[in-house]
Amino acid sequence: MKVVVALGGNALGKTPEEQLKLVKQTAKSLAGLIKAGHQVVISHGNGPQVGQINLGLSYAAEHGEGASFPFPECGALSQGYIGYHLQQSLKNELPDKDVATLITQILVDEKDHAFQNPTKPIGSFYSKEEAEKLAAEKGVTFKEDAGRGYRQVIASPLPEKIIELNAIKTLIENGTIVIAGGGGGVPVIKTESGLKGVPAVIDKDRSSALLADNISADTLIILTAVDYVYVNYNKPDQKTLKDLSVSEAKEFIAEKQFAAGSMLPKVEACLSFVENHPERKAIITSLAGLDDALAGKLGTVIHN
Ligand SMILES: Nc1ncnc2c1ncn2[C@@H]1O[C@H](COP(=O)(O)OP(=O)(O)O)[C@@H](O)[C@H]1O
Ligand SMILES: NC(=O)OP(=O)(O)O
Repeated sequence: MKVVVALGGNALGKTPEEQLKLVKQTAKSLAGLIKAGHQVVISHGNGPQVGQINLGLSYAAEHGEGASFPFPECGALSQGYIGYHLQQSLKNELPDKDVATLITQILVDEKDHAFQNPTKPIGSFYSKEEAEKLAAEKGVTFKEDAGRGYRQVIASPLPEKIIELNAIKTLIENGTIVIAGGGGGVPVIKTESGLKGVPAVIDKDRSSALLADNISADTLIILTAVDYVYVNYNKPDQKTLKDLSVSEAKEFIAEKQFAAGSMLPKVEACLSFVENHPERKAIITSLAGLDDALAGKLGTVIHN
């Protein structure tokens, strides 16, 4: 089996210590997959992390410590930070294997309407009052995020092409465990003078689905902070979705059952991967639930 496993940014905790602990746990499950002979490519989100990096470096710049960093550079920094934890944890589990994190750029369309409609939550969660204060101070937009509080939102254009795809394929073919597409990839556009980073954060679930399709994977696994996808989420009549066909998922999307900016892009990414591909499947579950999901005991399975 060739699998792309995407670790969610919010699911990676709030501090380097917490993130490393969570990554170590997940690395054990990923190592089990690899030891069983499956080819595994890993990607990850960066919402909280890229926001923290950008805010921290902006604060430093405001206090005379260097210059503030644009979002493409913050995205690249997050790929190194999270990639380092994944690379080290997997190497500790699989000392005889080569593990490599690839700084990944992903082409987007500069005319994407996403640049006029910021939807991607980044950074920490704030109260409504805190968000309104920060929005006024910094001139940025905040939106409510899946009932968890308010977060800054940034443009999230659709991923069109993975610039380093051939390098990823070469590493896979050589038996290297690849960490790629981190944070959805650094968003770049084509200009007359070449590639250029743009201030955006691509949704890693959509990038992971593109990567899975590009490398002809048969399974896409999206790991987040919930064991299943639900309808009537967080309501008294919440219902667990264990098995979802494309048509059923589209009906629930039409009913707005999945929060925009959080679960909706996950379900849409899975649909883009499995639709018209009966040989493929996608699973959405929690980081801690990976082993049980692989055993068919947990997680929402999405199929054509
Ligand atoms: N219908 C739903 N079913 C399950 N979770 C949902 C649903 N709608 C919103 N969510 C929220 O979406 C979150 C996953 O989105 P997000 O935090 O952006 O993912 P990531 O782990 O990739 O950062 C879940 O942890 C949950 O809080
Ligand atoms: N870039 C991205 O999708 O990050 P999250 O998984 O944290 O949303």
